[in-house]
Amino acid sequence: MPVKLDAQQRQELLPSLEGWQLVSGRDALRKEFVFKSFNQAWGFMNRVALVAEKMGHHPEWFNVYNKVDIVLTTHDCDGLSLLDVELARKMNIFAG
Ligand SMILES: C[C@H](O)[C@H](O)[C@H]1CNC2=NC(N)=NC(=O)C2=N1
Repeated sequence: MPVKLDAQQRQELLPSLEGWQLVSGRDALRKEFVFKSFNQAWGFMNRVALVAEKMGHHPEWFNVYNKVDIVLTTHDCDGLSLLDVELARKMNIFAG
């Protein structure tokens, strides 16, 4: 079972996640990725889907054309866990 990030982990880990912001009123992270085309956005979503399934950890996301709006949180602990940090890092790498 995943564990919620403690204060020290939040201080150390969250600032290193480029472009990810805390959501107000919810223990979650959000980032909007903007690509050059729908094809690029879809390719990114495909890659993310494969690792998310492997991790057993899935994003909340919304796609319109070249944009993918993503919220990460861990439903099993009702807040942010290391799984969200790991998935956010992978997404940043995939997006280039
Ligand atoms: C059994 C299964 O692994 C769990 O329900 C997983 C699935 N994907 C998940 N994704 C997210 N974001 N949070 C979870 O707590 C979660 N739990």
